[in-house]
Amino acid sequence: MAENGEGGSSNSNIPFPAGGLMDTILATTGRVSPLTQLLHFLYKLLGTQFGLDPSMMLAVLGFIWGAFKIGSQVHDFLRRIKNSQYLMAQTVWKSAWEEEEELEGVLSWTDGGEVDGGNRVYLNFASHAARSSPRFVPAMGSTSFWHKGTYFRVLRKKESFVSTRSWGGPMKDLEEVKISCFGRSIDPIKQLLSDAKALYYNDTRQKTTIYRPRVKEQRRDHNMWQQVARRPVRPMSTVVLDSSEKHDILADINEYLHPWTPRWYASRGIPLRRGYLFHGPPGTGKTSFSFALAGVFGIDIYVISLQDAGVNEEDLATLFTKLPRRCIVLLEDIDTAGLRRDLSSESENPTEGKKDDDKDQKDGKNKHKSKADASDSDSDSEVEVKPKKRGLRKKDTGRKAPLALDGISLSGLLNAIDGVASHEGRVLIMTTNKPEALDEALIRPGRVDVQVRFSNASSTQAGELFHRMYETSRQDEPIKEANKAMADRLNKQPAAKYETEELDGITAEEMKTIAEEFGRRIPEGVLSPAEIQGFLLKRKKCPRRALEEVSEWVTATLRQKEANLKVMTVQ
Ligand SMILES: Nc1ncnc2c1ncn2[C@@H]1O[C@H](COP(=O)(O)OP(=O)(O)OP(=O)(O)O)[C@@H](O)[C@H]1O
Repeated sequence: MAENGEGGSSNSNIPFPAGGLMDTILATTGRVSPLTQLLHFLYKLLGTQFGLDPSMMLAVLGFIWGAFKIGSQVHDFLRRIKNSQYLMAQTVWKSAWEEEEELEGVLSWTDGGEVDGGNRVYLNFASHAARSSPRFVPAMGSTSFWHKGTYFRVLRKKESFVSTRSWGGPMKDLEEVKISCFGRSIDPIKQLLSDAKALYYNDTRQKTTIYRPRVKEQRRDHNMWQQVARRPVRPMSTVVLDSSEKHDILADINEYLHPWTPRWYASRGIPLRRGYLFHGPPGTGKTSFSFALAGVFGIDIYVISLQDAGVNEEDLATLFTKLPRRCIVLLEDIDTAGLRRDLSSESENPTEGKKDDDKDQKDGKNKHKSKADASDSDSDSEVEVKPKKRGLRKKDTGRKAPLALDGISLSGLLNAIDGVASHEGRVLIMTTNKPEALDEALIRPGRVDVQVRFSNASSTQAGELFHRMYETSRQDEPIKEANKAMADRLNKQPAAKYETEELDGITAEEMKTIAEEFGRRIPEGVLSPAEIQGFLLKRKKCPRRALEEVSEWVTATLRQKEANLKVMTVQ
């Protein structure tokens, strides 16, 4: 009787026993779902009316679908390989420190139109760029490459958009890079990124990266700073400074940068900041020491000059918020002469700044400002600006549109340094040639914790500078050798003036003695290390000649200083 039931009668009409299981499934599920009932009906129709095996058909359809999928993937793969041939070739402008490795093959020489009767040769860089090997970078669009056995696809996209903050403002570019690879795991991509990072840091480990504020038109919220250079680390030993002072500063910064320090500060409610003031005459090593510190601690350096026309108060505050966790911020030439006085928003005449001074006097931060400004007595005006660098701009008050000076006020600077916006953990170094012109508010403890005085060279320091100059030159003999070899090949003389004078004719002991004697001939604390370095650089391969000529140079330089002359008679 069962055969006469619903399921049984249907089964007897299907000529393909292979469909039994399918039939049972469809019949069972069909009771609950109308869709499956429809499928069941079609299934039976195909079998009974057209004599086709539905299971076979499913298998064939599945096969066609699979073949199509594989075909499209192979096509995609081949297209990527084809695309990966599209590269962008760039002539790379390398920094002075980067090009050294490949110089050998690309140097060319000239006799300078036979300046010396064609006897000497000079470097010529006219075809330097053309000869140096280009760098290939992925073109915009999609490119592919293999890395450690995995095939990666990179999609580079650049979009230009108008800045929403300033309607009608300049177009900005946003670049997007998408990296993909075959498979479900993202591990190969992680590995690729970590390899790229390792390579990058391997390259930068011995270098100090210098950032400056990006030019206004190219700034974006997340991109206020621009990398301007990556220099080889300046060894601390090359900065001549009292060694105990050097070590005190190093120890102080070391403690401040220690991972435990934030907790110590936090538990005492002290903001995690450390400020240094480097003051002293020009050319005494304030900047050099800051760079050497960045090298010692392996951190980047962010340089801001208050004289920079492209940085206003608002920018300054934002720049401070965009600093990394650990870095050195170098605020150059911080003397108050570079700061403007605040103007009343109602003032239409910049010379009416007096009103604001009164207001500023009430502000604790600014109470010493007028004193500091007064120290710069050159200007009668109440308003301090660097006219060439900073101009007048209209304030967006809408109503009267009064004029305000586009500069940085002392309070603006203080807000940036210790406002909420200020990034905690950075080392702030301010430098100045005129510490006496500084506002007390700017250098009070908490903003400036350590003051370091840089002085003109002592005799001992002059001796050290001398020794360092020539000892290092001796280690640089390969450069001289390469120069000589090239000139020999061309059967000419190298152009360097005193190339023939041999440094290796002087023993280490003798060099020390000459250096000490040189130091004795330099008067105490009168000449800056930069001046002495300049003198030595002109005799950089002839220590004996430097010793012979130093007394005459010192006399001439002192005379020139006394007469306040800018032109040197003896160099
Ligand atoms: N103490 C020093 N030790 C070694 N080199 C020095 C020292 N002081 C100056 N120099 C050399 O003199 C040049 C100028 O130095 P630097 O820029 O550091 O001086 P500065 O004090 O920052 O000057 P400024 O106040 O004009 O900015 C550099 O090339 C540097 O190598």
